[in-house]
Amino acid sequence: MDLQRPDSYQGGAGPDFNEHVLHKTILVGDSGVGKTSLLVQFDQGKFIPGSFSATVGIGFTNKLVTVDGMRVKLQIWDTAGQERFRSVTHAYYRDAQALLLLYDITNKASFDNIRAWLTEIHEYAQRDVVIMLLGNKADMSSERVIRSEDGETLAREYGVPFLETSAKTGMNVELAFLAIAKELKYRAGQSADEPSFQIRDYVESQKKRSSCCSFV
Ligand SMILES: Nc1nc2c(ncn2[C@@H]2O[C@H](COP(=O)(O)OP(=O)(O)OP(=O)(O)O)[C@@H](O)[C@H]2O)c(=O)[nH]1
Repeated sequence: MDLQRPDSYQGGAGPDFNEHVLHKTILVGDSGVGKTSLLVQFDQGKFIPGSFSATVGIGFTNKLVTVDGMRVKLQIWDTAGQERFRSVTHAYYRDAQALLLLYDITNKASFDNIRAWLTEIHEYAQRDVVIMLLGNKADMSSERVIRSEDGETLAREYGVPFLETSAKTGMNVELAFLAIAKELKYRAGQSADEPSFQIRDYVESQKKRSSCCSFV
């Protein structure tokens, strides 16, 4: 997807969008891990199968989400994973409040590169940026090369929440963005009713809930 004209790539924003505090979130990870697909699934609830068209540069989607009865405005930036765009995307890290870092569970190199991505993030992003690790393409179980436990272990090492997602089926896509929105809302002091919120605990509790009750 060509995202060189960010203004043309807005979705989900109603007329009251400007009344809300803006929270900038960035999607990063190797080329082909599914960043654009994840965003399209979250924004439009669909998956467009077919030939892979790498993102050029960077673009954003505005999305108004409701958490705990309050509206939170996310501006989600989709970056190009290809190395040649790296210097462009670095410039956007600084303003980000949250970062979704993706690998592809069927691609070992994309998982091995997560440490390098985290080094870059620590170099260019704000110190207190919210980071979430996502193992995408969880629907491709027959081609899986990275076990879920490996994702969990890596995430624990860096103290970040972890989810496996599928941009194809929508599995955990909303949960990932809503957890980020909840954390950003909490940090902005908009959750007076919630004295302490821990995004990792929240994600773990939601994972347990969905696995316990998926047969219901
Ligand atoms: N089965 C399956 N395929 C996926 C999933 N997510 C993405 N894909 C496919 O993987 C390919 C790459 O997806 P993109 O969303 O373009 O990847 P990207 O990370 O945005 O790539 P860059 O723009 O180059 O950084 C496409 O063919 C998608 O259809 C998923 O969850 N499941």
